[in-house]
Amino acid sequence: MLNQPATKYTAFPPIALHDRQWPSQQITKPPVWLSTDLRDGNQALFEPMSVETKIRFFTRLVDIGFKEVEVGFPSASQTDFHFVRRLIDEKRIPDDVTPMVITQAREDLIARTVESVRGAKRAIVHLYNATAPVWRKVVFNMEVPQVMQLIQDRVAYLKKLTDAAPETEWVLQYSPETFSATELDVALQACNTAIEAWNARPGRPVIINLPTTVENATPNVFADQIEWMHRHLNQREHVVLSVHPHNDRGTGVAAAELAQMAGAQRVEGCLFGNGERCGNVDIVTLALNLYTQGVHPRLDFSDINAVAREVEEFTQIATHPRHPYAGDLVFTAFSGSHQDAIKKGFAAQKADAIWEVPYLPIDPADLGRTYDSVIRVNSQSGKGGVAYLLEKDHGVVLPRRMQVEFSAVVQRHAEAADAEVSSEEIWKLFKNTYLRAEHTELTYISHHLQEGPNDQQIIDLSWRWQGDAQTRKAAGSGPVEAACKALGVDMQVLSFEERSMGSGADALAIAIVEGSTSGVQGSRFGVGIHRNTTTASVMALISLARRLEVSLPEPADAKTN
Ligand SMILES: CC(=O)SCCNC(=O)CCNC(=O)[C@H](O)C(C)(C)COP(=O)(O)OP(=O)(O)OC[C@H]1O[C@@H](n2cnc3c(N)ncnc32)[C@H](O)[C@@H]1OP(=O)(O)O
Ligand SMILES: CC(C)C(=O)C(=O)O
Ligand SMILES: [Mg+2]
Repeated sequence: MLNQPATKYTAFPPIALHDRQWPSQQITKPPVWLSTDLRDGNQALFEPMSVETKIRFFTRLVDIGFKEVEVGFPSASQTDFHFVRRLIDEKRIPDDVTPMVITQAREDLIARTVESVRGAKRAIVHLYNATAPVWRKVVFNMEVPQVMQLIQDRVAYLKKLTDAAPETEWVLQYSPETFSATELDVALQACNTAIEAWNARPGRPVIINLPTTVENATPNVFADQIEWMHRHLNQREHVVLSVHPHNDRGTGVAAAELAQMAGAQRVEGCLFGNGERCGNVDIVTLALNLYTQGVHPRLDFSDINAVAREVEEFTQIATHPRHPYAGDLVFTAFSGSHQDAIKKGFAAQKADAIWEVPYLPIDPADLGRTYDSVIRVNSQSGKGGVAYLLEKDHGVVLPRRMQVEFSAVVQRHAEAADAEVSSEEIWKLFKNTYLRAEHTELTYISHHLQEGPNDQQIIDLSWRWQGDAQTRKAAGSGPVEAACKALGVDMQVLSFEERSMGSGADALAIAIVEGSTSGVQGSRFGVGIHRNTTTASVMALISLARRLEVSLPEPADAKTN
């Protein structure tokens, strides 16, 4: 039954490295980053990038802070060759940035590749050949000794060409392509052959780049492979140990991180994980993960949205809305308990303290993202999100029990609409629930207050009830009690609070009153908003009477117009 998915693949064998050290290591500094957006990323696009696009992308990569950029496969395409030449001839490469060009291990291609970077201050030539058994057998039809001979000959050829152009500082990068599927002793032999043929020594460093060309095991296996190579490579002190993870199993980031713990000093990848098949490792995620461990990545993603939009334009590939750090939805919370915790976290977070906001591993502001999109509301949301948006967008701070009451209103609306509810819609619902004035049975018209005997306040209150305007006078210890008596309703005021909405001359007062009436379980809330604080509180009382659906007595002593 070898055609069954559960039986047609073989498990990747574990690496015999019983004294492995990497599990207890920590990443304490950023690796050397190499962007291969313009090579591995580019070769994986429907439409490879034009020279102009590559120039814009290169400029962006330099701005982000990359010091090494794989600029192309110049022997494979005229576009790449011209692009590399333009970078050099037009002096677009800053002194502290090194271009890298890749080539197969073939003489004609190596010669053309060296030609492409002639005149550069410093250049890395990246030579590769696949070393895994299937490739040796199927692609090259070579035994191991022949593979070693190929490496020896082609590195020596590259050395000869580059020795003849001493105006450039040349660096060899050798990759045993398909490293992670190669027997470790064969991979080691291949790398040591390249190291020796290049004559690595002080001032003549070599980069040994170990790829998961196809990710085929759990990332701990890759870490074991890297630690093993790190321990066994010749001339280790003159070797920069690099990794180039792909993401076939979705663990490219984990593989790169564990590999650094195992001794890798350099990481190759693409922005937002573009690249062959499931992509190269995502350098944005790797870099920003470092921040959350207290390490500066030495790459600038402080305006992540701008970078994402530009890369989308260059690659014509959209960023997934849940892509770590950059996706549209990663700084949003829909579910109620998350919203509640985030709201409390923001309130408790001090500006210069260690970041401790629940559910948010990083401060959105560090990526140039704002809190605006942090909280969104749908039918899974609770009171926290609704309260947060009302406070943030309208300066309305709801008392806790009112948050429960109003979030039920929002939830009913979200369920009926079967959609997210915007902050604007929440505000409309709030006004409709508590402030609707135009089409209701009971509305405030005006009032007049005056001092009465014994510190009493006497109110002349006018309202409209079932279409008729009515006025009644009553006295109370304050305007709320006086207004309550004037209305003549069966209603107990349980709590009252007033705050200002906004500041300065335009500030409004918002009064929130909680009350109950016989026949209605629990309490309800009423709201009044007005420039005048007393008017706001009287309006809140009328709003409460409306919300409790109290019936007003026939006005025996009211003047009816
Ligand atoms: C994992 C990676 O991402 S590796 C980078 C892969 N990127 C690319 O291949 C993109 C650009 N490539 C190309 O345009 C072409 O493949 C070229 C120009 C490099 C070569 O083109 P061609 O000469 O037509 O060869 P072709 O594309 O068919 O490649 C297969 C040949 O290359 C050989 N080959 C493959 N890799 C290597 C290597 N690293 N070193 C030497 N030879 C190699 C194969 O054995 C095969 O040779 P054969 O025709 O004698 O059997
Ligand atoms: C050429 C190499 C490094 C490569 O891109 C890979 O193996 O994925
Ligand atoms: Mg690759």
